[in-house]
Amino acid sequence: MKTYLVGGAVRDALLGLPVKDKDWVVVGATPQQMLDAGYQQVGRDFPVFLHPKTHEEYALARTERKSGSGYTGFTCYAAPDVTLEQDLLRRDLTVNALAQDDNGQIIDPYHGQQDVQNRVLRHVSPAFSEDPLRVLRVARFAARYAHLSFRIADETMALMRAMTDAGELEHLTPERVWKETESALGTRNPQVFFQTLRDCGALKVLFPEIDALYGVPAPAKWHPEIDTGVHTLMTLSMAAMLTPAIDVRFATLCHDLGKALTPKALWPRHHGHGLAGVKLVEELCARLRVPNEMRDLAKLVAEFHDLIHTFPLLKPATIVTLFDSIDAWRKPQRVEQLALTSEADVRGRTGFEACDYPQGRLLREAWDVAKSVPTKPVIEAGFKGPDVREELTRRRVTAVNAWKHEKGLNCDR
Ligand SMILES: Nc1ccn([C@@H]2O[C@H](COP(=O)(O)OP(=O)(O)OP(=O)(O)O)[C@@H](O)[C@H]2O)c(=O)n1
Repeated sequence: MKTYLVGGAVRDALLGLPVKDKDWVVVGATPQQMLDAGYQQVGRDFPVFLHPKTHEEYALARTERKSGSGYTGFTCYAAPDVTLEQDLLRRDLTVNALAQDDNGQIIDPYHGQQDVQNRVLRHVSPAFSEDPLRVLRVARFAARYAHLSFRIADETMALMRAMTDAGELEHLTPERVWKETESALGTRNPQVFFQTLRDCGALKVLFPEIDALYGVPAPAKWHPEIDTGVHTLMTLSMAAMLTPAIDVRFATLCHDLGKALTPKALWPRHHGHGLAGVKLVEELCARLRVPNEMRDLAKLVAEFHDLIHTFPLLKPATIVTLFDSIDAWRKPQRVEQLALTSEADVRGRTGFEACDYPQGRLLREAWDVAKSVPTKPVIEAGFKGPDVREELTRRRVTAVNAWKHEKGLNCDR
């Protein structure tokens, strides 16, 4: 029996990146030998074991062949005669098909080291196309390593396109699509994930609401990049620079979905696109089973991002109503989330990347003012039931009004 470190741990060590999880492959062993050595079996579909002490994953070397349609139709063969090379051959990318033995020696039958060096994501063999999830995985790796100048090999991109054209992505479950998407949203350059999906045709299948934004123009004066699809990925890129928060990044991605619904005759203007987009956000989130908190933020951002751009002009009553609408009293984090998404929207435009976003600061300041209005004196003054809320609102409006005057902000609108 021989064990080798495989997959991401070898790849990331070669890239000089921190290694998170260690996966091992075991050659020449039977499940019984593993159990006798104290390993605990966890794999249902194929033999994977947890090390008794480190709890790292040890998988018996195996081959896999697709036996049916969809993600589950695999026949897996794991036996002591499966070689390391055979196990590595079934893997997705050459950079993931590297193994390392106990002496630190790298086993590299598919030239993964060369691809690490040349920053290329390349599939190992035609068996790549047996697993449609790999289209998303490659897009995710492209996003994760974009800052290291990785690119996708032309032949791999062609294969991803062919898999998409053959309808393979329709077999993916929403959970798998969302899991890859969520983890892509957490990378340094999440826009590369969606751009890659667009490049191979997968965006139209998995995120038709985002794909529909391409070819939709916005006024050149405000959007020198013009195309709403391009703008959307620019805002996502900006959001990723502003915050690591995945919910904010996702909401930013969805903020302009409504622009795809504007009748062509009204282009390049998109009056009312915010509210129109809420339904599309809902549809996308229902299809991919996006967690409720994330969905709700994305809906609010779609609805209110334009209002926040006009923040200095808002009446105090409108500002307090905004805090009511986003339920900031119970979910105060939403104020910061909205400030960030709106900033990403404004700075996610060609030529506006470095601009200031005072509206975000004013939103935060106004919130501090409104939330500082105490409830106790309202109760002590004898207000009861729904009147408490009404009086609180009145006092909050008064406080925000005073703050606006102090700031010298126009209070006429
Ligand atoms: N659809 C998949 C999933 C996984 N793998 C292989 O299984 C290894 C482990 O998969 P996983 O843990 O998902 O990814 P890592 O490459 O380890 O990357 P990460 O750092 O994201 O965990 C991969 O390197 C790859 O060799 C594959 O070929 N095809």
